Amino acid sequence: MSLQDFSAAEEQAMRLALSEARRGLRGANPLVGAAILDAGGRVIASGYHRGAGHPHAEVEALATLPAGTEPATLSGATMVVTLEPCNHHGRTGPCAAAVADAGIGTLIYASADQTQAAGGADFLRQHGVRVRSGLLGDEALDLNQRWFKAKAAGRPFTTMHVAQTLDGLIAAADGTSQWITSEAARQDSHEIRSRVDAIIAGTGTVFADDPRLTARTASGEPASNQPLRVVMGYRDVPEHAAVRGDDGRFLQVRSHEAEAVLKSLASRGVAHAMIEGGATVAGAFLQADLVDELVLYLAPMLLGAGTRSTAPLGISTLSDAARWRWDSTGGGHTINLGADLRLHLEPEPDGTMPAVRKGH
Ligand SMILES: NC(=O)C1=CN([C@@H]2O[C@H](COP(=O)(O)OP(=O)(O)OC[C@H]3O[C@@H](n4cnc5c(N)ncnc54)[C@H](OP(=O)(O)O)[C@@H]3O)[C@@H](O)[C@H]2O)C=CC1
Ligand SMILES: Nc1c(N[C@@H]2O[C@H](COP(=O)(O)O)[C@@H](O)[C@H]2O)[nH]c(=O)[nH]c1=O
Repeated sequence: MSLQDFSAAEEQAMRLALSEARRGLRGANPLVGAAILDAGGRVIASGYHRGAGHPHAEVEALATLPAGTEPATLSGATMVVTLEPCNHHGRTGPCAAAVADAGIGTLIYASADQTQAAGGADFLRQHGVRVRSGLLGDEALDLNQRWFKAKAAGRPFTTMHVAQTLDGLIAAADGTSQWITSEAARQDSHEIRSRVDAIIAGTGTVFADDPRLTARTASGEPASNQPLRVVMGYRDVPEHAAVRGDDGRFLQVRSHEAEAVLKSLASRGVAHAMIEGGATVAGAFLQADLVDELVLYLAPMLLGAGTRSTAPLGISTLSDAARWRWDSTGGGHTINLGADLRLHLEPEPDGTMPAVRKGH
């Protein structure tokens, strides 16, 4: 379907749904937003998916309907959603059923769900809901381009964390690195740690820093969700290393291949992994184009010499530069955190996005 197949009100509502989606946090789940229009084309509700484990956008939008909305209003209403409603029981129930049960008359989705959660459109049609698709489909695919790519490869979505100086260094010449970034920035890193399923560091970082790699609250207490602590490299992680912990959530992957590490994590059910570093490990993931999201903390500090944030990437000329773009989702592309800036980016699309599957 083309834009002409949709009303101006429907298009406007889908733009609202896309901006709602951008409020969410990237990770195990795609960013999704939804809005509900009454029969007159006025937006009466909207919502977005906050991230894995939270209600889906459709359910959030239904929850914001004005109290006492009549069933007759919903049968004449249209829900627009940026992704085909899911049809499976994941961490939450199927959205297709929630939409049908609510009595929504028409549903328009932007991009098709190509995962195991697909089938929502067919379910809705079977339950008497009119379904159309493709409205702003390219924008919706673009919003989750890296998530779709990770899903298609059967690997976890990855977030790379870097805490660096103005001159791009993550440790001083003598190896000291604690701390480059401020308390506020480090607390933000701990918030990411608490949301991911796994955190990956190299043996070099283990030997240099003896890190714990746990997620901790501002008061230093363990966060309620702890990632699997993954060390990548061949050298034995010492018995007394802090990263081993005593909760059994430690894994060493004896490999230098970023893809092999992610495959091994996927087989353990890891859907979102954070790449902590150091420079060698960061380089391995970047060179293999296996970083979906970059969170870069920039401290107003110069060292001049030390460890660069990434090992060489095999790029020798400017035209081969890896291109990134600012990511304004999840709070924005630039945030002040204490004395530091937090920059949020994602790789430029490589032009191999799947085409939008059109509706029937
Ligand atoms: N500021 C920040 O954000 C951070 C800073 N750091 C700093 O980074 C420094 C450590 O960086 P670095 O020395 O690069 O260590 P890394 O943590 O990247 O580990 C590198 C080691 O891991 C193994 N390894 C894993 N993957 C590969 C690969 N693809 N190619 C080659 N070797 C691989 C090798 O050891 P093996 O022989 O065992 O296989 C290698 O020596 C420390 O000073 C630390 O403080 C670290 C993390 C974050
Ligand atoms: N130096 C540096 C970071 N370094 C990272 O933090 C690890 C220590 O983790 P933990 O032992 O759990 O506190 C260390 O090994 C390295 O991976 N992180 C940051 O947010 N800012 C910083 O300035």
